[in-house]
Amino acid sequence: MSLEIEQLANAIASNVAIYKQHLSSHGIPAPSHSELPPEGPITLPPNVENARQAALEASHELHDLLSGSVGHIMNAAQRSTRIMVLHFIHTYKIGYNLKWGSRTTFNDIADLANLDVDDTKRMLRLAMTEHLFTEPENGIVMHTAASYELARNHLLSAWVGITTQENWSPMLRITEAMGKYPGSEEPLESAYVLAHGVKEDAFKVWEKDPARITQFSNAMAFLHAGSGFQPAEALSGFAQDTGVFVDVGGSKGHVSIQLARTYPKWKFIVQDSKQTVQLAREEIPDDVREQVSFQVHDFWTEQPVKDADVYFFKTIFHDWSDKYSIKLLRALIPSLKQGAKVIIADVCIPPKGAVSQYKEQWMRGLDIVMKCFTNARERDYDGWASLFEKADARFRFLGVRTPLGSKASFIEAEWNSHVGIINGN
Ligand SMILES: C[S@@+](CC[C@H](N)C(=O)[O-])C[C@H]1O[C@@H](n2cnc3c(N)ncnc32)[C@H](O)[C@@H]1O
Repeated sequence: MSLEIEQLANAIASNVAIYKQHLSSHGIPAPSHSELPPEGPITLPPNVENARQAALEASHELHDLLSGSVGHIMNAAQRSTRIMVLHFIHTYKIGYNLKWGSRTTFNDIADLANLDVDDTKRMLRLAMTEHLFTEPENGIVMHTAASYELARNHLLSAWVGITTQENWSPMLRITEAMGKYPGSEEPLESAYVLAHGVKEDAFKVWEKDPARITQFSNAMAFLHAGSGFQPAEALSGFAQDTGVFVDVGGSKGHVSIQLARTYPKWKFIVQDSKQTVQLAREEIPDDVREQVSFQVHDFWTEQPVKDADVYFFKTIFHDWSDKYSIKLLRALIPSLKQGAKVIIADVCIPPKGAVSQYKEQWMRGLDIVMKCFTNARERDYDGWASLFEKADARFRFLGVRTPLGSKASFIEAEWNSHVGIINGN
């Protein structure tokens, strides 16, 4: 066992050295809680990114081993305090107006948020143990890199809002929901519905609440930006330089907008609900106005764009169980021309043991978050193949490709309207 922890420690040291060497040789400051964080993500060459990931994985494993079995369980149970402080900071927008390097006090923070000063101090001193805010002198509060990032980055803040306000309380009800509705595929039997006491799925609830739909679409834009997902890859297999691309449930069009810049002769139609389309039309950048249009469409109903080359769904199917995902695919059928492609961008869970537990934890977490949300799921290769097979024999499953560095895979199928004729049925 001690050899094991020594090996982990050595792996951390050697991989951190590779990472640090890259930063120093490119004049990039080493990560720090007390330095102003860079505006955008730092792009690392693959070998350096692999070293960073290896160090993270080894330090995660080392931490768990050093904690011991009892300590490990106690740490896990204690982890909910992290989400609690984020909920508090996000709800009261603590520090959102505090500039980098400026000082404030617990009193001022409490006054601004109409909170009790002792409650505020206790919660923020807990947050400080997570490197959110610092107290350089007794009673004085300043930003750390992380608390400042949350304050300045409204897309990150929206994602924290979704996590803490929408997804957290269902996590407390999922055990109950699984007991009450075993194996359910129904959104209205989800932990989300139990926790929020609603009578419709979350999308319908948010659609009637502008603040929540704005928060959700911003959170989607945040996840998109940080996922390593390269929209250009969606069309990389196409020889043709022109075509029609329908981005179903495409939110404010962040994928289509980027694609339009790479493929200037393609047309992009982004479909979503009324509120989201309204927001999208207000924000569309001038340079792609001619190429990217928005359309209100309920994806449970027949697809209105006929004969497109691609029907694209990014993180749509993981919102729905198989029963509803099959319905989504079937709604396309009346509009599909021979050879039309269905391209899904979503997680494809690798076989057990194919990736580190650290990476697997992220995907498994997402899988259960989706279960909490609408009784939906993340899928593995076979799960994706069988979805197309069950929807209609004329969908020819083409497989899954995962671009380097991307959390999402491309899951593709082609429409072959001749299948029934060839088989004589
Ligand atoms: C998880 S988000 C994915 C957004 C975007 N494709 C992305 O990856 O960032 C799901 C999207 O589906 C949209 N949506 C939900 N129900 C819908 C419906 N019945 N018809 C059309 N869009 C819907 C939501 O508004 C939201 O934009």
